[in-house]
Amino acid sequence: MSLNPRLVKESFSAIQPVMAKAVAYFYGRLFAESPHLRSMFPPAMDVQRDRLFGALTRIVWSLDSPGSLGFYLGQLGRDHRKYGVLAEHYTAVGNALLATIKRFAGDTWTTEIEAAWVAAYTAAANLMIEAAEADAGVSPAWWLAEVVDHELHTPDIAVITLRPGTPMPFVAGQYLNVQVARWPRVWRTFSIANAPRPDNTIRLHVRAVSGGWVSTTLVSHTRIGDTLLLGPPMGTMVPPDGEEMRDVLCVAGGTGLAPIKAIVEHIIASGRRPNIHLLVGARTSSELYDLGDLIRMESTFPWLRVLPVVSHQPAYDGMRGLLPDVVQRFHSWAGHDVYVCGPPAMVRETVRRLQGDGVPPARIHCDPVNGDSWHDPGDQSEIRGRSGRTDHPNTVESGGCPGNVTR
Ligand SMILES: NC(=O)C1=CN([C@@H]2O[C@H](COP(=O)(O)OP(=O)(O)OC[C@H]3O[C@@H](n4cnc5c(N)ncnc54)[C@H](O)[C@@H]3O)[C@@H](O)[C@H]2O)C=CC1
Repeated sequence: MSLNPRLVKESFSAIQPVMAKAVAYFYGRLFAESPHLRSMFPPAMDVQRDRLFGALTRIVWSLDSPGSLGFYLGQLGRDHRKYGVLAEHYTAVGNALLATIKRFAGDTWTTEIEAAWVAAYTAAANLMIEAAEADAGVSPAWWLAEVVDHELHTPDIAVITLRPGTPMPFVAGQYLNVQVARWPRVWRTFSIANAPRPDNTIRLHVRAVSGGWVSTTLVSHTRIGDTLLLGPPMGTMVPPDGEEMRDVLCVAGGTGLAPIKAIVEHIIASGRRPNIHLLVGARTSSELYDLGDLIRMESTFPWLRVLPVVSHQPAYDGMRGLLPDVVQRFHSWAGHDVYVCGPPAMVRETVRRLQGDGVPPARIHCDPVNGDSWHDPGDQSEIRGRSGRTDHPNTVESGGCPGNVTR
């Protein structure tokens, strides 16, 4: 059985227009054939459907890039340990997936396409299973963490400090899934907003989005002393570990500041002295929720320049505009390493402009936005973001960080 990425991609493209129906059918079929699996999923399945779609899309389009796909599947396999997923569950999922693709492909289905899907699924499942089994010997499936600080920076943005019960290794720039006691089996993704610390604490920047179960709980109903669960750290937007370090441009939109701040902390702690420009964007000046801390960092590290940018407040007495536009007002960034994080549309446009400006894709770092990344979408309103935008990562595998997504 050999991989045939072309056949898998073609058949997947053909069912993409009806993907919402296909994913609903998939779960219906999975739970009808394996009812015992239902208890592993949250009561409301809408976010779960989007996550599956996002992950599947990423896997299919990365089939030609075994290196990055293997890395992604390894992380996914380790992360699935927190659900209690076992090797035998992959068979049930594979059967339901194959039946779904076959049904929605209709007349276009052939034995060759079936063989291509079986080969691709088997390879992907094996990578996830192997990674999970290897991880089981060395790392917990999840961490219990205590809330040791909770600061409300705006009425809907909190900076929360957590202390995991046992040390949780991670790299600056990574993200993890969080579950609160109030919403069992509902996991939402947040970035770690600091570099590793000697006391093992981590910080999250959380915006409560209307209707968002986990984000609202974290911002408004969480107190010091509460406990929550953390999945393993994941993600590839991490600082380089080699000797070479160029000057750095960081572009952070809203709470997308979290992993960017971790990366800046990491660079400062590394003892290197690159010039760092940090463009930190918000809609209004009152939403520049962490500016005080950033200015403190700037005063202790003279090579850091923090540049606040406000987009929706005409009377603001500082730099105004949308981040992708503002990025272009400066000299060329072509010689820089660049880190970008924030709303998906902002990330996409910033990356596009920077590439147009001559920054090589390999030097532009952002986690590809997809169904398994970012950020507490508790329901559809949360998925669309505060302004009802429909540009949530779950729907934009075509966007995100082009440097990382392979087609
Ligand atoms: N909380 C976390 O740990 C993390 C959050 N994120 C993502 O960061 C985003 C933050 O959302 P909010 O704080 O509500 O940001 P926001 O909607 O308040 O926007 C923040 C900044 O991005 C700019 N912006 C927004 N949409 C834009 C567009 N279409 N084109 C150009 N610029 C645009 C705004 O002008 C502003 O400067 C979310 O999408 C979240 O998923 C990403 C990583 C980590």
